[in-house]
Amino acid sequence: MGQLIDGKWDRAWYDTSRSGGKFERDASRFRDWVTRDGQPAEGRTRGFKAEPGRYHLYVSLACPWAHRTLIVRKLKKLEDIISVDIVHWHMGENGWTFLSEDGATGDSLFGSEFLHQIYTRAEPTYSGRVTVPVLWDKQENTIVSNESSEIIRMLNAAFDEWGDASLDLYPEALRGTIDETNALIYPNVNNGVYRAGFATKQDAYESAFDDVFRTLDQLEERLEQQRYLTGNQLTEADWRLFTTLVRFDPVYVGHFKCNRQRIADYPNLSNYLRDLYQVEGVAETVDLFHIKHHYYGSHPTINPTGIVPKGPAVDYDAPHDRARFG
Ligand SMILES: N[C@@H](CCC(=O)N[C@@H](CS)C(=O)NCC(=O)O)C(=O)O
Repeated sequence: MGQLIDGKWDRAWYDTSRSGGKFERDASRFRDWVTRDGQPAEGRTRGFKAEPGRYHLYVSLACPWAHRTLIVRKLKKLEDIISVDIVHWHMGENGWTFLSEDGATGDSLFGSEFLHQIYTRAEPTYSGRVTVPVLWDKQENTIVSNESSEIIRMLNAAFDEWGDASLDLYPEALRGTIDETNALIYPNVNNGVYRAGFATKQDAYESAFDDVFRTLDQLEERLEQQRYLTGNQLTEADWRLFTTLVRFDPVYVGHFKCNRQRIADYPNLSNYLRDLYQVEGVAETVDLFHIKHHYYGSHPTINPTGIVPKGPAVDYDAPHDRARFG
């Protein structure tokens, strides 16, 4: 763990000393948009035109935020249009690395050793965290975006000339409900598990823990009435929840101490999780080896021995009961 300060790598764990033991996630810094016509997105000055072969994703298979982008790339059938490199699961004192073992690909564009070199290639004096996912522009040699919630919107809309235009994960009619759902789930669940796991004071942990389970309880109720979060159509809100749910029992219950109950103990959420997992193409994006080894192996303040638990046994391929909604 560490970050870049004026383009130099600095090895330091998250500093929670100024926030009463609370983990506070920094906002992503690269916020440009790829658009169909190359016009800058609203409020931006630089434009990036959607073109096949021009863009590249750097992801970790362990990371729930990066995982969103892999799922949308897969569902929108953009695998031949947008290339991908996978970092190594271990995030140590140099941050994410391109060690090409265990299914990690290395950096196919530049042969870099570390992800932070991609950041300084884009901005030599960059200061901030070096996170995945990264959407890289091979033409302008720069980072377009390192914000997953925005990258998935670009993949959903900008590349329809080549991808599956019939699938819209952010349909006009549902935008209000999707935004509201995301606004509930992001702080309380997606980031809630991190706030619990990275807290360094008891009260910070407990308040995050309560947020996680209060919200999961609400979602469990919502999924009693309908197949997906916003009704009977799968949207980005579902995929954003999915990447947290699929990691929950294998990692967040133990490593992040979110152990009031498992997803397996929620009838609707667990069936819903399997329903989503079984959507064609999605299982291939889920790598429980990278997921478990990354978390348990990369956070020495939480798990100093780095031992990776053997369990639990999860079978996301088991039948689900969600087809009852039609
Ligand atoms: N808001 C970002 C968050 C990305 C993020 O925090 N990724 C984690 C991996 S799960 C990371 O790379 N962390 C490295 C660090 O914080 O140093 C997004 O959604 O894209």
